[in-house]
Amino acid sequence: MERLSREFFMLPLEEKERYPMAPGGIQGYGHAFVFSEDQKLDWCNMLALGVSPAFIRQPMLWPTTPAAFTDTLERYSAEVRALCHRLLEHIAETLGLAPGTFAGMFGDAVQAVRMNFYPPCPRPDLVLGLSAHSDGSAVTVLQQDAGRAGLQVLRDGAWVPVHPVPHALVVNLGDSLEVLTNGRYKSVEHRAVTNGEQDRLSIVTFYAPAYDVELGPLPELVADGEPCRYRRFKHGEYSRHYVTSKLEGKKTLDFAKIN
Ligand SMILES: O=C(O)CCC(=O)C(=O)O
Ligand SMILES: [Fe+2]
Repeated sequence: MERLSREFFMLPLEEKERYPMAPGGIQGYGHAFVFSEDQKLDWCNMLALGVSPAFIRQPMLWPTTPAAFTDTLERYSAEVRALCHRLLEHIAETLGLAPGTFAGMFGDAVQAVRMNFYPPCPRPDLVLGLSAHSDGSAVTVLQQDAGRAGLQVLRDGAWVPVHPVPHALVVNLGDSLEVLTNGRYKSVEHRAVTNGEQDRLSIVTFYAPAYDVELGPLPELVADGEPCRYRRFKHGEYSRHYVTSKLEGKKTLDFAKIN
């Protein structure tokens, strides 16, 4: 998948623009989270694709070159989906819940993939690869080039690099899981920095409940006397809010917070 994604990004621009991300759109090749003419853009080209359920797919945006791209993405996504299931089972267990709790409530879960390609940047001090944000997903599975650092997570107020480990995946928790667990698990704030010499590729799968699933803290996870920290809303509402907001740390989660 990594090789084919790189091959895609190496295609001439005209070729990649056959799969354009529409202004305000979230799928296709281009720049997501662009809301104004004078906004400073992140130093990143993206190919974002809805994978499942079938109705979120936009087959016209799935590249036909390289030829093996679609089949490989299909197989890759099936494996990552199985991994997300397993992760959520284990996460449920850590919370004292039955392993199938999340699978049961997520319905026909939403799975989307984003390939981020960061070209070498002449002034890494001036621009970010991807601005600080948390993912809206429940869990995110991220694959990055061996030897090419760029991802950083915010821990205790400081940015900590996540060094790529060969053949290892990074798992990030997203906002949906923070809401469902009433904040016992926190979504991680992260960003990508640019690099003066090397380009970098990341392949990121977002796994989240179906859009019509109502999110809110699971009653089992709100202890007696503990405040309910997030309100109830449909995941689709949050998703719309998320994709129409600037990437600005964990600000999008204010949508859900009860103050
Ligand atoms: O490139 C990275 O490591 C970060 C990507 C990311 O956070 C995202 O696509 O949501
Ligand atoms: Fe992210």
